[in-house]
Amino acid sequence: MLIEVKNIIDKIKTEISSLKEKLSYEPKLVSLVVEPDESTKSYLNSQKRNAKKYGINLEIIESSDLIDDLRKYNEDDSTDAIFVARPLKKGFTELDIAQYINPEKDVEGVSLYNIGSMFYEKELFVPCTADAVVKIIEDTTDVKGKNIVILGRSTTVGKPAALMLQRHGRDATVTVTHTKTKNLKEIAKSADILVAAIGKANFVDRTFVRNGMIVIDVGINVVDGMIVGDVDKGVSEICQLTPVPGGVGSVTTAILMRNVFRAAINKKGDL
Ligand SMILES: NC(=O)C1=CN([C@@H]2O[C@H](COP(=O)(O)OP(=O)(O)OC[C@H]3O[C@@H](n4cnc5c(N)ncnc54)[C@H](OP(=O)(O)O)[C@@H]3O)[C@@H](O)[C@H]2O)C=CC1
Ligand SMILES: Nc1nc(=O)c2c([nH]1)NC[C@@H]1CN(c3ccc(C(=O)N[C@@H](CCC(=O)O)C(=O)O)cc3)C=[N+]21
Repeated sequence: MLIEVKNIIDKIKTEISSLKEKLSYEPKLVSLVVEPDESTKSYLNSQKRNAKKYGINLEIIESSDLIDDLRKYNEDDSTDAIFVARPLKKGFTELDIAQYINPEKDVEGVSLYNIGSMFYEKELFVPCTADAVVKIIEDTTDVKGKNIVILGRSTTVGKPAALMLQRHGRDATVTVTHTKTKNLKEIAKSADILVAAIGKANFVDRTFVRNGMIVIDVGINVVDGMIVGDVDKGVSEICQLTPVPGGVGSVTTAILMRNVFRAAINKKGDL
């Protein structure tokens, strides 16, 4: 069966409407793009559609000098929020972004300040996809004490999701796996909840799961022009599975939009 994310998105929409009432202008989001791959283009499509829907002034900029652009938009008072799309060009690392981006405009929660706050269980801005994964799991089941296996340890998804799920008050037991993990299928099968964030189309099939598991498919892979997840759709015959598209991706974008309003209001000191 497929996990419905509509009520999560409706909750975020309601939050955005109340935030909007505190703003007298369209907040501005600058999305810096370096080396867009298909999944990045899919995200930018989603950002364009949602920015129009929610009333955000979105500027997508091909960045030739990322650090220069970060400095420029950090200081530009008309810019409320900054997003830097991955993948990055050779020579730039995620640590560069973490160090240079203004934490108050860092609506993806990737800055040293926001990541550090999350580490100490104070979630200001957190990576939107990890936030989406947590929200979907919390909406689907009680997290406390559950065994959660995460496939992938990226800074955007795997690592922050693991930290957030084991936070006091959520209290999951989290196993993070990667390319060097041995017996991956056995570990995956031992989970109550499996999060797939590896970037390999249909990689997770029924040999990775047991009846009744909750499977969160973060994957956004473009195969023959179609968006497919990291999890084979056949898994939904025996598990609860988030759809791709229409699952984690759509919640991620809604959260990013909400964070833009939060950043603009923070700037005014109203939050
Ligand atoms: N829906 C959404 O909102 C979002 C979707 N995505 C999608 O999620 C997927 C993952 O993205 P992202 O986290 O940025 O990816 P990265 O490429 O940054 O990380 C992939 C992770 O998966 C691990 N991995 C790769 N292959 C295997 C394997 N065979 N077995 C176990 N682990 C493996 C890697 O391990 P190692 O560290 O050892 O290399 C790495 O940790 C992509 O499809 C991306 O498009 C990303 C962001 C948001
Ligand atoms: N710094 C950074 N953070 C990211 O979170 C990030 C990134 N870089 N680079 C690219 C990947 C990919 N990604 C997607 C998120 C949502 C959709 C999304 O909303 N997809 C819609 C369909 C969108 C469409 O119609 O094309 C859906 O799944 O329903 C897609 C892709 C975020 N990424």
